Amino acid sequence: MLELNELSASYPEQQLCFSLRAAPGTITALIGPSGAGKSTMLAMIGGFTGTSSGQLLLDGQSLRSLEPARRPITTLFQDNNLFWHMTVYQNIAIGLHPGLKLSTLQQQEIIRVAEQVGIAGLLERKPGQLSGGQQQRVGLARSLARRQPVLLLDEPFSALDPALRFELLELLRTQTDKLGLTVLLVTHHPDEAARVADRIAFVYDGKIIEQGDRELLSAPRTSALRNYLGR
Ligand SMILES: Nc1ncnc2c1ncn2[C@@H]1O[C@H](COP(=O)(O)OP(=O)(O)OP(=O)(O)O)[C@@H](O)[C@H]1O
Repeated sequence: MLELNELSASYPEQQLCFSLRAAPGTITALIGPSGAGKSTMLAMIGGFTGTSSGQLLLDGQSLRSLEPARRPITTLFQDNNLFWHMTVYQNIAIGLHPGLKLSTLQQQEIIRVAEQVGIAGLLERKPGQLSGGQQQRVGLARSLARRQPVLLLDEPFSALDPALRFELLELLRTQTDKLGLTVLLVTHHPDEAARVADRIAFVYDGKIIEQGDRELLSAPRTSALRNYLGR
């Protein structure tokens, strides 16, 4: 279980304070207006931005004092950070070892993950020879190959056509179930949240002001969420 208990950060213009529980095998969609704090929340969990108080626990263990690289967490952004001079295989491998020195087991893992995300035939290509959707598959493959229990996704598929976006979200859903991942997904598309998420958290002015299952979208309790949804 991933737990945020009043995990806080403060900036001159904005106070952020988040409380959330997310179970393994679930996708929690983070929705909310621009500037509400969704990306900063992921950065606080990943350790890329400092926190001032509160708890961040995974299965009861505190992560707050750990360096980002030591946290059992993988983050995937819209800009998927692929290296253009490397092959797809190497781009996935670098998620496992920065020097690309892999054990036989890890090499097999790359093939397995590439098969799962439908890029097994592309391993020798370079990202410049791939479509946008294929590039995002490589980013997802790298994230999955790292085999960390927590996966943070900051709008990774939002630049893609709807059909492709939903295909990758379905893939994410399958892998979340199969690997028991705890996934937090920032999205600007409530329809994405409705389609793949188990839980939805509405972030507003640095806090989660409503959370629940998908019903939240059909029965918003606050006027802020109603306004956000355009109701
Ligand atoms: N490093 C920082 N320095 C100063 N203020 C910051 C910093 N990081 C975040 N903030 C504050 O937190 C607010 C939330 O920004 P954030 O990018 O997390 O929102 P968001 O909900 O992800 O928005 P969007 O949907 O547009 O990406 C910002 O408006 C800013 O005031």
